[in-house]
Amino acid sequence: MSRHRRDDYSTPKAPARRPDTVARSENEEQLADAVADPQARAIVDPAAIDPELTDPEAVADAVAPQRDIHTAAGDVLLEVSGLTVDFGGLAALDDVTFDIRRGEILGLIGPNGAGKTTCFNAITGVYRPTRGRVLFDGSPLGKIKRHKITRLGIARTFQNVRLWGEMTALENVCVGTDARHKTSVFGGIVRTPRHYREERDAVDRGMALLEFVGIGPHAAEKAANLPYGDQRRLEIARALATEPKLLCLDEPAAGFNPIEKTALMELIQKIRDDGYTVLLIEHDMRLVMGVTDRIVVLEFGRKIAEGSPERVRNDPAVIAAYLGVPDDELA
Ligand SMILES: Nc1ncnc2c1ncn2[C@@H]1O[C@H](COP(=O)(O)OP(=O)(O)OP(=O)(O)O)[C@@H](O)[C@H]1O
Repeated sequence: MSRHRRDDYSTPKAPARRPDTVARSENEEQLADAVADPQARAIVDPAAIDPELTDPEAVADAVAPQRDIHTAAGDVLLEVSGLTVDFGGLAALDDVTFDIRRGEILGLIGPNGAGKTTCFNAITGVYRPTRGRVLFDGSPLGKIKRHKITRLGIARTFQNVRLWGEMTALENVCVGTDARHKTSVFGGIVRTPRHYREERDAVDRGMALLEFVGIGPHAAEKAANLPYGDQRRLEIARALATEPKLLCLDEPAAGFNPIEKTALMELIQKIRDDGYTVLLIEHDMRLVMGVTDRIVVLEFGRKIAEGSPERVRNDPAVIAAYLGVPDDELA
């Protein structure tokens, strides 16, 4: 079975047709009014902003038009080798080696304190590794600053939701698109045509992304007023707005009920099916086993197993590491 909905990776798709200029400016006015109204509640109709947003294919195209989807799935995208992170005398991560291939969902699991978040932080530039190397798309990440890592194509969400609560959902996502803007600081100050164009495109893409993650009708609501599950979806939309080649999700199902978890599994699969590569830290074993292609298991900072969900589930070292963990979490 193909991992990707599209099988024509060598042929770029034609850009989605735009509505005419008059309709577009009316739509933009409607959106501006909606976004400016702090009392607004679910009043944005995505189809009114852009009729193409009713078409899932068009939404998928609009979500990341710059994304490089022409490389065959299966090549190594991220290579972690001998990664070690010491905190004083403690090796939070000890000589860990694994890779992530394009188009796959890789799970990173392990008991509390195993080093999962430290690994994320070392990959995304929050921590400098003590030893070892991270190669992303052929480039070493060792001394690269965080915002440059985002520009290279790695985006992440956090264990605890981090949104701008006073900003609307759409504004939160538009901030994510800034990572891809080319306008200089000068261009932003004097508001060059390119600056206006990028702002307009950011709104279009922001709306498409909110639709993509399933919260389009809440575009004009303040992030802080969204239900928790929608806030988590919004975080994912904001990360996708940076057009990442690799999306790192840190415990995205934390605090979710079973129905929300199932919906999240579907969203993660949809993200992968659209051509993204996903690194997933998650404690919920049903979710991890149900959604990942491969799993890397850490314990006390070391890698103790790696393989398909089936293989990892039956690995004696993994079973031993999880001894004492309730059976339903390992189901
Ligand atoms: N900034 C830090 N300073 C000192 N020790 C740290 C720091 N960050 C993590 N640690 C320690 O490193 C070890 C690994 O922590 P980490 O948060 O990476 O584990 P984890 O697998 O993500 O755990 P959890 O599932 O509980 O989130 C733990 O012993 C933790 O206390």
